[in-house]
Amino acid sequence: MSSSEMSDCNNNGGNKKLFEGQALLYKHLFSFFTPICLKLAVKLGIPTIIHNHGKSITLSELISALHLPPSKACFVPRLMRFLAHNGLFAIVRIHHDDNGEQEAEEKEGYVLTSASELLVEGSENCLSAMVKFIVQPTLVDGWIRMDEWIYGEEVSVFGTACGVSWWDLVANNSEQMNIFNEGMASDSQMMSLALRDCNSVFEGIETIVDVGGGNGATGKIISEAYPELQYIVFDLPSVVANLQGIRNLSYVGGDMFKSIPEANAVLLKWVLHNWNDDYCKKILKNCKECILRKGKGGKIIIIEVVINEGQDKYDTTQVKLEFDMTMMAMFSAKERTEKEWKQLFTGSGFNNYKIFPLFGFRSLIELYVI
Ligand SMILES: C[S@@+](CC[C@H](N)C(=O)[O-])C[C@H]1O[C@@H](n2cnc3c(N)ncnc32)[C@H](O)[C@@H]1O
Ligand SMILES: C/C=C/c1ccc(O)c(OC)c1
Repeated sequence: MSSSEMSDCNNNGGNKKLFEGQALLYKHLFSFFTPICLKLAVKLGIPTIIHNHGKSITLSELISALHLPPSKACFVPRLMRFLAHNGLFAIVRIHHDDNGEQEAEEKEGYVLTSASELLVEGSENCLSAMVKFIVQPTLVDGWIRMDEWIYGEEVSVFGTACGVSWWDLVANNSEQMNIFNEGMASDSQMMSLALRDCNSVFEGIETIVDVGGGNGATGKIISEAYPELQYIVFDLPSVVANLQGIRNLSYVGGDMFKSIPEANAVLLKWVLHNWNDDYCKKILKNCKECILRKGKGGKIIIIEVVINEGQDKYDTTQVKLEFDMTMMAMFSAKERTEKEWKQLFTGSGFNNYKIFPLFGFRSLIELYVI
């Protein structure tokens, strides 16, 4: 039947809206397939294979590099089509002349995009550990319980799912601890290579304490770039227990809510967004005290999201709000707008701060202690 014969079915423009709504709804309902297929691609090593191939890779070249059973190899084109549709790989047309007398053949090849460039194993900016951390059953099992968490008193969805806070869960499960610390370290590695170039941030600082510095990914890079700097990585005893300092880098275990080793400067990267304002005030008070004990003033260097819906692009706001949902469900904590940061700082006894939008969706905030 031709479409013109269906005019009786086509006359109600209202259906257009109805079905657009349906498509939007289904798009969101299945949006979890993006991270799941992305993790599959990482597990298969596809970004690394494409990178090592050196030029665009055809599907048949990719399939032969993957060594999958034939009954599954046939699905690789559809996985790649889906990921390319989402900007995680790109398709280029390649011109093949190598079949001699026969007609030159046009083929498609896959290349990395700026997102999948970050998933090449062994490169200095590699976030594949973050993919393995975020897209894993323990976390997904937590997120999906937000509907139980919202009615209960638990701070974290992990309280609902596993009966503990996220930090307890990590402290008591060495496998989770490793997945988490490696994920965080991969982000820190990338951020620190950028931070290293900000000489003015470290100017005049003799001692810095990286509070919640994890396994020291930032510490290793910054302490090597600034050999005159004494760099202390401060984290929970369970995190730093087996870590050995070298040269100007040392590890100290403790609790930032109790006391922080004295220094001229404090680095707080991705720490304050894990805590609500009351906890943040305690952390900032202890940071201030740690700087004042050293004697001559200094600053707190904060690397965090600043939500700015009015000015940011859609995708930037999207990632900031996704982190906000994560912090809400994991810690009853939040990402903050500039107004909320300002309120937190003034409420903690600081009057002077400066925000530098240096690192994509995260900013560097300097909070001055005089
Ligand atoms: C989200 S991670 C950020 C790690 C690192 N700064 C980074 O950006 O990759 C937060 C860190 O805070 C640490 N932490 C949590 N509670 C703490 C406490 N009471 N005292 C010191 N560190 C703590 C965690 O162990 C974890 O390494
Ligand atoms: C999925 C979770 C990602 C994540 C990102 C930044 C953080 O500070 C964090 O704290 C536990 C978790």
